[in-house]
Amino acid sequence: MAINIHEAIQIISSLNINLEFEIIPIENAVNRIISQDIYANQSLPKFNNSAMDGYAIIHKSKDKELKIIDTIFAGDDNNSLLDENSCIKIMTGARIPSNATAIVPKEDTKELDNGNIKIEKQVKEFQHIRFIGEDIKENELLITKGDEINFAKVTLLASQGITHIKVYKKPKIVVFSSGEELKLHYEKIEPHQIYNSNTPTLISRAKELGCDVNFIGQAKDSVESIKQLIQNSLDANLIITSGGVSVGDADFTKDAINKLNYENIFDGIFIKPGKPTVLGKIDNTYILNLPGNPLASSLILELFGRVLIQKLIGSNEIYPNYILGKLDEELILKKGRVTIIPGTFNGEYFSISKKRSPGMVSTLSSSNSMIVIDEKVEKLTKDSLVKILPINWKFFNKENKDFLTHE
Ligand SMILES: Nc1nc2c(c(=O)[nH]1)N[C@H]1C(S)=C(S)[C@@H](COP(=O)(O)OP(=O)(O)OC[C@H]3O[C@@H](n4cnc5c(N)ncnc54)[C@H](O)[C@@H]3O)O[C@H]1N2
Ligand code: MOO
Repeated sequence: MAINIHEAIQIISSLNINLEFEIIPIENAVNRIISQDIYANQSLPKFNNSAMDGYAIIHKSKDKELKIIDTIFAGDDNNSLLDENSCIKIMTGARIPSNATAIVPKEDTKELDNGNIKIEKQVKEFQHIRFIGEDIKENELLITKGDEINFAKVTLLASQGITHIKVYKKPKIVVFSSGEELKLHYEKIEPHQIYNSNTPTLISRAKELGCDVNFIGQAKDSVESIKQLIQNSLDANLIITSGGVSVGDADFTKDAINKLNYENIFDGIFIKPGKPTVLGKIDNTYILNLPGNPLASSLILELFGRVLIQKLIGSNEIYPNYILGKLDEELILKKGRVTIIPGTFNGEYFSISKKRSPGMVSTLSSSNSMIVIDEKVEKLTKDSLVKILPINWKFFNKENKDFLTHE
């Protein structure tokens, strides 16, 4: 029985998945999902320190002629104290004297002939002091289990002297296609045959999404061949196949999985394209059968497969998020079915892809996002606000846009 889109996301997001972890150096952890909470073992700044090269003073002495009694460099363990007539020369990052209540930048002072200094600008109490813990407080939660490690999380880890962290093991994904008409891109092709573009697509995308991916060959259109491939892949967390799931005479995937210890999770989603999408489980391996139509299979992977992959990589962010943008033209839809529409978002407008028949291969190479329209909607006018799901973008642009002026 086919289910609706909300049920599909609900079912996938509540799957109970056992994840394994490994311990790796932080240098190798970018794009991995951390499997532990990280608390600060020390405050940052670690001690009150100077934000400027200049002089540490007691604020109420700001109008006096001050004698330089010492110099403190960053890294010094200097315990000198100030009195009302003195200042201490200090460098950026150096620990300030414990009774200093302001730092005066060097350029705001004048050095007198007798070697003393006079302050020539206004001084606010506590100016240019970086206080202990104002950045990070000891014992504060810095990184949460399930967060993705990126350069900024590496900053946090390195700043705490953490060398290794626990991350979830990358999920093992196996990809194969069925369909006798399909040949791999490095194979000789006959006029009646086409290249298998889905398998390399799914392999690349699953890799981009943080999985360890294996290609295990191409099944012949026979129940036995598909069954064999699946049986050989049951050490994987997820098998992704495409094709062979609808009702054609040569669609054998369903028969093959039914011969194994197959537990159906859902069989079809009320969505266009991609209705014949099947999710099930054989032992501990999930099996996602995507439609053979290339655009349909990629869009379904983006909308539903990614929720499953986010779960398998151990992320605590599993639901699709969106960006609001305006539609650049009117959109007329068939009422009664949820529709995925690929297109391009330029930062302001979403342009619907003109080529969006489910069997096309060219669409996503010139799209960067998609919108999903509810079954009740028949028409969206130009400039309607739509919720845009990014597919893959770094969000740079060919044109140099003005990002300074705001309204
Ligand atoms: N009578 C019906 N026919 C179809 C229905 C239906 O409900 N009733 N559904 C249609 C829809 S929707 C889709 S989607 C497709 C799904 O079919 P399959 O998933 O079984 O896929 P195939 O029949 O094997 O192939 C469909 C199409 O995609 C091309 N294809 C398949 N695999 C690849 C690949 N690896 N690389 C590139 N292209 C691939 C294949 O050549 C076909 O053109 O069924 C409709 N029919
Ligand atoms: O739903 Mo099929 O996936 O239209 O092409």
